[in-house]
Amino acid sequence: MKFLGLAVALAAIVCIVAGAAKGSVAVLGLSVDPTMIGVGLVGLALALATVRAARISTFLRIFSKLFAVEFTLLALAYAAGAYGLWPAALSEALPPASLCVTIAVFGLIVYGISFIPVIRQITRLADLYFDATEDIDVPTGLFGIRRMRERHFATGLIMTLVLINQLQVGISVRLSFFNRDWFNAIQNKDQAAFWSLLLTVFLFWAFIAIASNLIEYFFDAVLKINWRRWLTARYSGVWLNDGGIYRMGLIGDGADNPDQRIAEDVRNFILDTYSYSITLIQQISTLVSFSLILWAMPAEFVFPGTNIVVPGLPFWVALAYSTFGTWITHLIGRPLVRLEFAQERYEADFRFSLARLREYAEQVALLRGERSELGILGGHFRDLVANYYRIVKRVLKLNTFISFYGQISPILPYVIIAPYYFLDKVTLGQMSQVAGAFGRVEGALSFFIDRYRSVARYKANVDRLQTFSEALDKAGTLGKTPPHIEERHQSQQDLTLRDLSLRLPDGREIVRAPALGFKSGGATLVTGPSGSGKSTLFRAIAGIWPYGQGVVDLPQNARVLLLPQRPYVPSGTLKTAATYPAPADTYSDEQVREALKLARLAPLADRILEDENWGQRLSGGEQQRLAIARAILDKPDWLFLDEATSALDEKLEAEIYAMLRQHLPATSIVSIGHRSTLIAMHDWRVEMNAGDDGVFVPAATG
Ligand SMILES: Nc1ncnc2c1ncn2[C@@H]1O[C@H](COP(=O)(O)OP(=O)(O)OP(=O)(O)O)[C@@H](O)[C@H]1O
Repeated sequence: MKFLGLAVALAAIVCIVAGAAKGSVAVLGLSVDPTMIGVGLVGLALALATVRAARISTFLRIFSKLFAVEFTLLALAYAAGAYGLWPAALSEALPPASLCVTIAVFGLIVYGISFIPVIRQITRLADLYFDATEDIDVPTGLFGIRRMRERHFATGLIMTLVLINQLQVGISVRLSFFNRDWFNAIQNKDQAAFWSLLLTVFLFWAFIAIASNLIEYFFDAVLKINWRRWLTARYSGVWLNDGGIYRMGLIGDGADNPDQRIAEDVRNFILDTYSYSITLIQQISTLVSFSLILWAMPAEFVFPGTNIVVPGLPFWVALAYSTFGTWITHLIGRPLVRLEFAQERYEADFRFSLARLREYAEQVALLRGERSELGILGGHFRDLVANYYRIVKRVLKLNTFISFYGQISPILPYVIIAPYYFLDKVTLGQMSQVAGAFGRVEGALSFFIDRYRSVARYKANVDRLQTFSEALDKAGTLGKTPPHIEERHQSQQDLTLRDLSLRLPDGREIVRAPALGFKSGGATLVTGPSGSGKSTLFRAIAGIWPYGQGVVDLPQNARVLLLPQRPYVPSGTLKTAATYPAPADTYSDEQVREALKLARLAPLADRILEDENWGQRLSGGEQQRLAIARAILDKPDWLFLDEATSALDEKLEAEIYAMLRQHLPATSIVSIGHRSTLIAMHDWRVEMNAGDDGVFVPAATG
């Protein structure tokens, strides 16, 4: 950035020197060009901002760099024009001072907003992508597939889009001059100029405008979908990494509804960030460029009824008119920010109650709770509708104003300029150009009004993603930094716990195991009162419980499988469900059929290739036996059964245990269960005993 800052400073100094030498206004004995010196001074400010921009966010720095390069080139070209070095053939393309100033002001704005807390919050999220170091393959058409860093690809797209947007503003400025000349030709009844302007200037620029629109649409779509792909992959990757999905559930607050955050919030964040950055720049460019056109109108406007000349009268009128419009819009529209925010919440409540209902469909149907649920849903929807009407009422007021404002806008410039036109001080072309510029200014303003309304939604979205990002980071480190529960693989047969202390998320200790061993080659039954921490102990052994400290010594290369009370049944074929998490093709159909038969699910053995909602179709007991079939296929070294046969009758449970011990002779089994009949099926017992301090201590018993 230092080098860029230096380049900007040099270009600015060239302008100042040229302005001091080449002007026509006498100041302190020198004939200077104040506009040129002005460009130079703004450039110096930009140079400073560019150097300092090394410390701002990556996302904003892209814009900073672009504006610095643009200013340098434009200012040098502008100065070359002053020195007569600009080729006469390209005189039309000589950048005006207004363009240099606009670009410099953008650079300053980018630097300035980088200090605003909410912008920092947004750019922290955006930077995730614009700092991405992965490589991707980019199809480049003629040049084949190119491998490049994701962040370079993203930066390139952003820069291209900003350039296209600027080009589009440039085209509309150019067309506004065409408009002026064309109307002048009409006024002068100059037929040749009329046709020549239409067929050369208009056709050329209109074609470029159309092409740029199409290219913009394509790049815009590519940027948004790639950004979304990357952010979705990152969030779901961290979420589904090494127990993260479980730890996220333990964190609470910022981690709720990951589905909504990964699917909706990511998409909306990208769409809104795009429109609050690139589209906003385009609209501000339009506003500034056309305001400057109004300012530079080469006509002497005198204050009505006097001889006092008002420089840039149309500009002042547009400024006053726009300020008035924005201020009134702000006054009327302010409550909309709160209302839109509330609407988001009502929508989320409604969606959440629907999703919950789907989850508990069976329980609700069994309890005949449909009417009550309808009442609850209706209540949520009534809130949503009531707030919606409040928004409608407010928008009606706002629209009333905007409509009047919008109707007056096209007429006002004519009303202002007409007296001067009748006095022959301006041409018809100039009047038409002023009117066009007014329209542009007004169009940009309505964009701001629109953005203003959705700013609350955007902010809520950014907050949600930020808390989600933080929760993901927290879940990533939870239980990974000392003091923590450490898993070690030792050259021993038994599974032992050393100095293990398990805690709840609030820090309360619930289980303490100074030294406990689970013997290999047989079956151990863990018993104890409900809530004594048996499942938590299993989670710690499986390596997903993050609260506490101590060591779990696992035999070398031991494979551990833990079956909970409620098994997870993924969607897809029954074979997929039986082999989960291994891919279905890990085992042959015959192996899966055999495992199902052993797990006492013979009637399902012929349906393994059927695709059904098996999680809903199978009874609780069948689902538990499906999980047992998984164990038969997987043949783990250690099998932990956390009430994994609780839904079976005692006879079937005994058959399953006998089958497991017969077919998995090398597997050591550890079970949690409450039934006394289980004792006979195990070799050893571990009992959870409550200590004096209420902490449970597992200990081997007879
Ligand atoms: N994520 C959690 N947040 C807070 N408390 C938890 C959490 N998970 C478990 N607990 C608490 O830890 C204690 C032990 O729970 P755990 O499920 O390990 O007991 P258990 O002995 O397996 O019980 P049961 O025999 O009823 O299945 C309970 O009081 C439970 O409420």
